[in-house]
Amino acid sequence: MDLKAKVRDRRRAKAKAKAKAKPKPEKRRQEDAAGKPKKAAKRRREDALSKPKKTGDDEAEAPRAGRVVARPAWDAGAWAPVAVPDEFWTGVDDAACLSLEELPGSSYTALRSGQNVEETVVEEDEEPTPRAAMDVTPDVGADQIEAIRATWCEGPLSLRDELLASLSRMAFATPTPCQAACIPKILRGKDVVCAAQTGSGKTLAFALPALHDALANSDGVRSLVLAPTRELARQIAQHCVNALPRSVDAKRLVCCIVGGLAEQKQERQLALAPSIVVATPGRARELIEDGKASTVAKALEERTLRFLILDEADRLLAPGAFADFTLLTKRYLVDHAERPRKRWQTLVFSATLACGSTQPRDKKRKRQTDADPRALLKAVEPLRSPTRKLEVVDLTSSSKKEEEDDDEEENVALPSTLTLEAVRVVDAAKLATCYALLRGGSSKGKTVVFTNAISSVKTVASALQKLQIPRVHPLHAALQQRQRLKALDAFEKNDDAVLVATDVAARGLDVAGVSLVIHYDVAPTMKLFVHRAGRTARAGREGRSVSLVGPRDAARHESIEAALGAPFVDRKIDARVVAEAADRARLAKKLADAERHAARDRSSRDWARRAADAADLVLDDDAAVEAGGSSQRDLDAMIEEAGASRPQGRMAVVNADTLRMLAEERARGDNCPRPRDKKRRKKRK
Ligand SMILES: Nc1ncnc2c1ncn2[C@@H]1O[C@H](COP(=O)(O)OP(=O)(O)OP(=O)(O)O)[C@@H](O)[C@H]1O
Repeated sequence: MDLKAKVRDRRRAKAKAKAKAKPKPEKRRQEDAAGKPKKAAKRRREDALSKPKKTGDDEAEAPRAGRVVARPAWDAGAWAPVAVPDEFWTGVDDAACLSLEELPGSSYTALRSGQNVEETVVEEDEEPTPRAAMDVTPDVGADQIEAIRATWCEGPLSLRDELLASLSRMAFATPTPCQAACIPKILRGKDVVCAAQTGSGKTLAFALPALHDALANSDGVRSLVLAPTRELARQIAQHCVNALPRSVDAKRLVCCIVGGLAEQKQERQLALAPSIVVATPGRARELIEDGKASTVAKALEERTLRFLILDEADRLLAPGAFADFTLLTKRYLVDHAERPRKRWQTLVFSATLACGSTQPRDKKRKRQTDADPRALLKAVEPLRSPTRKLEVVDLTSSSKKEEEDDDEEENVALPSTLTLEAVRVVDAAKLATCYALLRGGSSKGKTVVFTNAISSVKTVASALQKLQIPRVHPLHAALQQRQRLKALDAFEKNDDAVLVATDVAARGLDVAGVSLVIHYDVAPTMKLFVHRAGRTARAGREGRSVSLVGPRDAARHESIEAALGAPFVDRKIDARVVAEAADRARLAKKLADAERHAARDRSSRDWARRAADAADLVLDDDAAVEAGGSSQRDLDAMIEEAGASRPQGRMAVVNADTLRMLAEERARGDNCPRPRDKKRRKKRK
């Protein structure tokens, strides 16, 4: 029997055991009371296997093996399986009990209330084995290790040989200034707040000490790294893995937990207490609070964590930006009476972090604003141990100027190899100018085009594709995680690829070979401009940033220019090239807009159908047209009717709004009276 078959058998046995042991979900218990649980389960299973159902995924019109549609949020616990291969049902006596994660290599669509349809990829995975203490032989010769030690290490404070060997293998002969400044301080046990320009190697500045610690200790989670985006978290984990010796099983040491990917694999990895956990705040909080990341919770609660690391810290710490981060902080990262004092080192990194004093610069200004950089330093304080010394490493170019210039809001850093250019355009000519820049061929390599809105990403990417620019990939937060990863992969693999993105790609993304950044829309803030532009000119390489400044962007552009104190070179694009492209660009944009609107209408209709299907209702298209503007009273009546008649069978509803309301109503729970009911009850009293 091959390994796959063995794994499948084991999973089936597990599923069987789980199905027997699992407490019955709410719905099943109700059916039990009615005395016909088996019948209901059988019917569900038969329905699932015989009826073709839509999955919510455009490419999957017909039911496919391994695809499962979830019940809407109000039908808690009842996952409705669709066309799952027969073999998975063997020995499982109730379809509703089969956990989705029992289907490796498949994907499912979770239908949430509202229009949020999120796809989660369940990855194929081997059974992990527990982590043992590391005994690793460096993979390069002793003389190479000594050469690296001489440039990377200060006196007796040395990174482990295995890591020095990896640095030699990666040809990182000398540390970057940021690494040279931070690593010895971290090895000495200091807290570090570091501001250094984009592409200056901040990731390894914190990752190497964390790996140094991980290779020496095998007792639980030692480092928790938090990053604001999923892509960045994955990249940090990848940088850690790259810096490990090849002989080490990196999966046992480094674990990445981010949303949009299957929880089960992440849970299994976390159960092994990997040394370094890289996470986005949302998934970290979710798993910790659900008790699925007990190893992380333990390290936080018992204060055995060695490093708490915040990358792109100004984003994480910005007030109100990450509710999950704030909740994590309140619950686990600050001291409470019943919890011992924290012992970890707090490491805080960003390219746009101000490191001045925490006193208000302007005495007249009483309240510190969100933009005030010293508020961020203050925000770090509760995360630190009061007894540990804080070292501030500020390598930003404007830090020296700061004392002279009181109006300067933040410290920023631009690589010296970055050329800043601006092209003045009218809004109608932006696409043609962008096209001319991409076609101009003056810069070989990859290009990132930044816009300020998801809708613009969709339009610009689609229009550029229609204009025959090869390998254009859109990236924004409304894409499913699988599509986001696919877009990034394709962008990384092709030397001349174009990524059209929102700010989801602005921070931290390190893709080799990006030679041009086009600001299709001027960034809303100077900080964001710095992060966007920083996707090029990384690690000492040359790069260009070109801002397309329309009349509406002019004021913002000028304030960015003033804040940076770095004059942009005014660039002229050959008017003939733009004029030639203008007509085609206009047409391409019109087409792209029309397609986008059509897709939106289609998806709204599809959503209504899926929701109706999942709720066991029939969507009446004709009625939907007629009842476009149903009154609140009509809708309420329909919801009441739907609630009452749902168990008996199917009914007609009029439009997507009704369904949406119905979804909200159900999500609030059957026992929760609606405001109207409350009023009535009050009147009766
Ligand atoms: N010592 C080194 N020598 C040469 N290259 C290095 C060195 N350290 C890191 N790099 C490379 O530099 C690139 C940028 O590093 P990294 O992504 O850590 O930058 P960063 O400062 O975090 O940037 P950002 O602020 O945009 O997040 C990476 O490709 C990394 O492999």
